[in-house]
Amino acid sequence: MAPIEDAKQRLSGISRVDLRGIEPSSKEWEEARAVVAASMEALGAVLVVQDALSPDLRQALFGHAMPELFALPLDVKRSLVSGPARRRTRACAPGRPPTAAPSGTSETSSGRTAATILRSRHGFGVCHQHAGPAEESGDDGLYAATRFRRLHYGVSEAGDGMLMKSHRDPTVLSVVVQHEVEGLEVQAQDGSWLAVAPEPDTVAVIAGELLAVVTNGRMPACVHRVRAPSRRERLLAQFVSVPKDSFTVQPLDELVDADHLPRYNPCDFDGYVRFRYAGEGRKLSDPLEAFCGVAKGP
Ligand SMILES: O=C(O)CCC(=O)C(=O)O
Ligand SMILES: [Fe+2]
Repeated sequence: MAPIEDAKQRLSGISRVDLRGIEPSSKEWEEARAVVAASMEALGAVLVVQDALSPDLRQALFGHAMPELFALPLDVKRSLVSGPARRRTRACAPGRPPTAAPSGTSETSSGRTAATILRSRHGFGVCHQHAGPAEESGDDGLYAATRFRRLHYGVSEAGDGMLMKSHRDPTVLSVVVQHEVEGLEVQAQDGSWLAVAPEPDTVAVIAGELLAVVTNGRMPACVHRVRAPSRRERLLAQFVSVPKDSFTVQPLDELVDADHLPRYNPCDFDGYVRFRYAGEGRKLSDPLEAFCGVAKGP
């Protein structure tokens, strides 16, 4: 049995892969790639141990910058937000949204973690240059921009500590950095919920709906929710990958053949976000399928 198929069958939780000190193309890299691909195919999620956020940087971010930012009056926070970032911050917040600070496109080392994971599509024998014109690409060599979001959740009033109900993200990928207080839960294939503990060196990588489009359904969008039963305030940093400049996303040629017919038509991200949050898609349980799914035969 191929290593990925084998790993997929054995997968009952979210896999954890330690990328610290691993050189691309080494034996360890190949092993990590297989684990990432198997976990992403099974759950649309993988946990990555990395050292991009040093203890000092974490303290500066979660201990100083974010508390100061969220303490600003609402009108001041609003005035800091500019055009597209503002629209997207609102549009992307599913369920009951936490307070989101202004977001912006960012080129950071954690953003590069997202790129590393995207490149794990090599696990399918797909080369990253095919994702978009190389001369237009961002730091990650893909036709995607990384947005940096900071979120603050107040104490939940719900008895079960639910902060954000079950959803899929409409984006390509997000890298979630939880600070101290638990919350993120990922749905397993049997419908049970797997809690992702906040650990200093570990980030959760979550597939969004556009990754399902790009991989022609091979990597499903992760179903996740946010629940903090300990009822403490929660801070979170998130690096979100979205198509750059309204780039239209479609299944990669290498993942479409006679055995894997195209499952999605080309999908324009801005149009999809409008459909999903302000249009017909609001009422649907699977808006992606309605927006760009290839109709199954009669
Ligand atoms: O709070 C988290 O851990 C995840 C947030 C989330 O799922 C989202 O913003 O879409
Ligand atoms: Fe989400």
